[in-house]
Amino acid sequence: MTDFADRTGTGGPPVADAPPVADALLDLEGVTVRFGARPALDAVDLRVAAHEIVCVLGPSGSGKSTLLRVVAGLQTADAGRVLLDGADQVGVPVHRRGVGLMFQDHQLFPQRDVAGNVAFGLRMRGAGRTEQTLRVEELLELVGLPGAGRRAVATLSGGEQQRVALARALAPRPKLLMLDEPLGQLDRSLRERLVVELRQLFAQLGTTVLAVTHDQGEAFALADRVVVMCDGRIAQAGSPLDVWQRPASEFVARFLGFDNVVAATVSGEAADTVWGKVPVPAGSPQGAGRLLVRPAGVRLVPVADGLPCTVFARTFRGHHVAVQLRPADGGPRLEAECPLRDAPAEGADVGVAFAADEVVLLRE
Ligand SMILES: Nc1ncnc2c1ncn2[C@@H]1O[C@H](COP(=O)(O)OP(=O)(O)OP(=O)(O)O)[C@@H](O)[C@H]1O
Repeated sequence: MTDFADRTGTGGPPVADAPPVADALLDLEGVTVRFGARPALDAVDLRVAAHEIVCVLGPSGSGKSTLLRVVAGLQTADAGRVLLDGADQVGVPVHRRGVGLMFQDHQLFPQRDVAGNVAFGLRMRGAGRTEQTLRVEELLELVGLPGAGRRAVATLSGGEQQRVALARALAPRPKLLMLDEPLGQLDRSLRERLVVELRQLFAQLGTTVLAVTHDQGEAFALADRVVVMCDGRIAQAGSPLDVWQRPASEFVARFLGFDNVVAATVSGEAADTVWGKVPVPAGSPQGAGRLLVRPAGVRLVPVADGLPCTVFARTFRGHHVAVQLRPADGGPRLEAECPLRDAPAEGADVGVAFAADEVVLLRE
């Protein structure tokens, strides 16, 4: 019997690997970083095009920060190469790489005012006073803090400090801006607002961005391309839509919060599973493997017409209800996405039918 793993790219639903990036501004070739025996980065290849916004996602310890650090020159690679604008960065110190860095705790200088903070990189580069003053004004305008130059950092709100940190990172016109959990400490509504502003700002400036976040919502809202990391390797890279619609592996699916995953044997346009027959998209790879049904594809029907299940929990998610289902005959639990007014009560017995267009065959 053939595994899905052997058949990806042979006519089944496309697996969302990123297309090759032309004109890379940043190019990582087989970059490995080891701390002791275990690699924090394991032969990572990644290209970022000029003006592209790439967000790196992944669980804690998957290597996201190490990736940024190795590009910035704060960490030496044990193997592989980092190229910026085609130039190998081996031996190039941090301040000569032309990259801007903004970290989670923004690390503003508390003894300097806002202007003093924003001008920091310019001073280091030896810019004259007039240039500094003009650039600081321009940047504060850009990040929505016009005229705030003389304010003390301690008097700023978290969101305002974030904007100052951003202005400081952008001031020397870095060819690559790197953000590590840029909005990490802010509350959700402010983050949602700022992420939209950031995307607009980067588009306006044509900034190339490599950002790290553990927040999927943030990554999907900000990025042109997302990169999901697992144990120092890239598990999947692609457009937010591609990754969301077609997680390539069980790891990525579960990381994105999709838990309707089951062992399956595909034959024609249906798969045998412990949930019974599940329809699969035309052209799916045949044989044994793992299968995901996204919650939108778990349809509730009369008990007699589908897989008998009991509702054991419901979670309100704004525009829909996530209904947790326990199949009567065993097998993994299922989550269904239901419109608010159609959601069955806890304890209700329902039937489940599956929609082929929400079924994804996973690489193992
Ligand atoms: N200086 C170091 N010395 C030893 N091990 C390290 C060092 N820095 C990172 N590591 C290890 O390398 C691995 C990757 O760490 P890294 O900080 O890159 O992960 P991360 O994905 O950014 O995690 P988080 O989301 O928690 O910040 C982890 O196992 C971590 O413990």
